[in-house]
Amino acid sequence: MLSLRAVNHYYGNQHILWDLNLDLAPGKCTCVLGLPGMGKTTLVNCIAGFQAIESGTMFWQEASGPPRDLLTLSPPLRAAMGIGYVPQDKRIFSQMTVEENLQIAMRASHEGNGAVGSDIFDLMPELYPLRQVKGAAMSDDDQYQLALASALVTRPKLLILDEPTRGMGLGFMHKLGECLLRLNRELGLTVLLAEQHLPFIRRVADTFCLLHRGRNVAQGPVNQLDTRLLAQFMTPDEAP
Ligand SMILES: Nc1ncnc2c1ncn2[C@@H]1O[C@H](COP(=O)(O)OP(=O)(O)OP(=O)(O)O)[C@@H](O)[C@H]1O
Repeated sequence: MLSLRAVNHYYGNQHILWDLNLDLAPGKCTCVLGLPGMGKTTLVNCIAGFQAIESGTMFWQEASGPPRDLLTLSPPLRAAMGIGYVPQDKRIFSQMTVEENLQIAMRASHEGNGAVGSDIFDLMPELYPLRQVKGAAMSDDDQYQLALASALVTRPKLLILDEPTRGMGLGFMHKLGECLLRLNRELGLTVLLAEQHLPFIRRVADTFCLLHRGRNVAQGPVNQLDTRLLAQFMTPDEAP
């Protein structure tokens, strides 16, 4: 569905992503993991189009069509093509209600007639009683659910989540895990997760891509994330 080859990214003269290759298979959940500062957010921002890459290629391909060069598309065009993104800072309209937020997301993506489908509330029932509540008045957990719902009402083909569990409690992680498993395994949505919470990764991801100082140092099925790799690259004091 998405193929990155030899992607390099710089902030000024600081080389952040180094010759990065990544393949996302349709219907699978892939986790980009790594310690803080290793380049996870930069990578997902490059895919969503919010950061430009210095060199490399990014191609999008659906079963029914020819490959499309993502680098020629702006962030709104990438979103319209099917890339849904929930960044770390959530980006909801805090002075608008849940329903207004969802309607704006749908209109921006030209999806439907502005009526929020019941499937969103079926997936996230806790949002239903909050339909008339403003974003600012909601808990962090509910704000995240709203940001996720705003991405889902656009009917993405690829859903990208940047560190959804950061600062969240176990109850939230459990709920989000259930929701992602349903989206991915029951509804076939392709998911790209930038994350570092290992129990969450093991629960929801099929494959991993381990970043260390902007390089992809290991990848494979999530059950190959073994103690050697974790000791080498996920232990702050021991990472080389
Ligand atoms: N806007 C920026 N300008 C300059 N350097 C940046 C900028 N954003 C990130 N960096 C640097 O790029 C590197 C990768 O950061 P990035 O946020 O992509 O890592 P991360 O793995 O997502 O970390 P975290 O888990 O803390 O979010 C870090 O060294 C960071 O300091």
